[in-house]
Amino acid sequence: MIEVIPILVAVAVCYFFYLMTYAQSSIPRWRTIKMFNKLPGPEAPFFVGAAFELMRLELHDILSWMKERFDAHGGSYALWMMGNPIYLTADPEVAEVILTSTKNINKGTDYQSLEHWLHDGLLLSTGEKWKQRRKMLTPSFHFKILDNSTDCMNKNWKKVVHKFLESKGVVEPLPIMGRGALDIICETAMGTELGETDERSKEYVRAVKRANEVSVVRMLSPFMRSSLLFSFTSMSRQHNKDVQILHEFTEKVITKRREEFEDEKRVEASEYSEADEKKRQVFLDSLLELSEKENMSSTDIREEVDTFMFAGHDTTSTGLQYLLMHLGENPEVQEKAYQEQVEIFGYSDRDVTKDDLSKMHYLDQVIKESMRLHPPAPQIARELSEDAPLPNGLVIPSQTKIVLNIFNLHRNPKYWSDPDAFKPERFSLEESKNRHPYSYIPFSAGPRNCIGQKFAMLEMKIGASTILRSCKISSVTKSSDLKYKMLIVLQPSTPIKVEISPRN
Ligand code: HEM
Repeated sequence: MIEVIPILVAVAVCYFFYLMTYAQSSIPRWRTIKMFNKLPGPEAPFFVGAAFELMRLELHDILSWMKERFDAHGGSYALWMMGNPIYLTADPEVAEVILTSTKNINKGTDYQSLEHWLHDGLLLSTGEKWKQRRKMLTPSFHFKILDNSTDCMNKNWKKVVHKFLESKGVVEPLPIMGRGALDIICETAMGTELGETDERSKEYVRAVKRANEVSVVRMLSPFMRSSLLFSFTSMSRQHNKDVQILHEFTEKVITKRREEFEDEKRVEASEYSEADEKKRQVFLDSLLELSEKENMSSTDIREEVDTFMFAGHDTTSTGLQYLLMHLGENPEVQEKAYQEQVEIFGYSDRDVTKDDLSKMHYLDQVIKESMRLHPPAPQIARELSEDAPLPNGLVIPSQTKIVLNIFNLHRNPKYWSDPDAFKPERFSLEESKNRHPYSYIPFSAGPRNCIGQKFAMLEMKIGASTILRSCKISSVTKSSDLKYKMLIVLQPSTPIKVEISPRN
């Protein structure tokens, strides 16, 4: 009897710990456990699974840890992690089943650590709330914003080029482009221009970076997942300060725009000039309008502003930093992309128009190939609310958490020959024709795909065209030396550097 006591105590401690850590996820039913245990995966102890193994890894070792297991198990595998059944996949066939489902749209507990900051905004919300918000926000975001954003994007990418050239030589492009992308989202979506030396913007960008890191540390560590245990750490205290910085920043943006919005409403319709009308068409105005019609509270508005500000600036600047690295490493690709620009613009530094964009076929391929190798959002997650039958006959039971690793899916050797090589021609019409539609999903796919996809491609193309026409890029960082921090947004462990010289 005495020998059994420590075991019972250990089980009780584990269970208590489990409840504290995963309070928001459902405890797997017996049916789930039985079905899940039939799925192929690496040997690991039941319940605890790979939790302790993962905890010992550095952030930059996680992608290769996953890859080894994808390679060994044909692209997907099942794994327990502290009582959570997790199915990890880099297989387009599985991605198609998961992403096309209109039922399996829940993000699950992996995103829990972003809640303090983004609350129930579009990225994190689920069920009816998400459906209603997505329906409400799609038209206001897509059509109005795209029409009015090219001028602002041109202006801000020219500023970025100016800063690159001023730096004379080797630059770390991310902070400069991150600021450019923040200016673009603030101006186009929120109607707010940030001052050039605005200290709050710098603080905001730094706080976004730290919040991103905290969320992944918490995602991976069973101890840090528990809000209670996390609250005792110094990281939690810094995180609270960061969230305050992030919220104060967006609240200022909202207050400023709300005042202008109220002023504009007071002006008689007949007094509007065309310029006023154009100025009015920003995403935040639509939110403020909707807040009156749909009874949205100020927290409802702020959670969407926080979501769009985060999702809308970090991803595009991160995508562009990898693009510059690839252009620097592949001078023949850079020259071909530059010559396409010369054909469209001559040697002019005029603004990019929508008509110009439709002629940038090669640049489009280069951007796509860069996002294949370096998808800014490297991984997404779901928690199944219904079983997912796979084409190979296996069934992933409801309650399973899906980790869809876009980074490894984009390099899956079954779908991409020479997967680690940078070859933009893969995206020519001819070569793309017979490719599996879910083998390339940087913006995810299906009902919960990226709402800002068109905006992001527009911004990246204008940015790349502006930079290419004025700057020659050589690589300092070698892509083969890169290690990555597996964050919500894919960041290298050490900053990417390129050398910039003027074209003329
Ligand atoms: C290169 C740039 C971008 C990439 C690679 C990207 C990627 C993604 C991905 C993969 C998702 C799905 C996330 C998931 O299922 O968990 C997503 C969702 C989302 N993205 Fe983007 N994104 C980019 C730019 C943008 C921009 C510019 C905006 C807004 C201005 C934006 C707003 C959003 C929002 C609000 C969602 C949540 C959609 C929903 O759940 O209904 N993204 N993005």
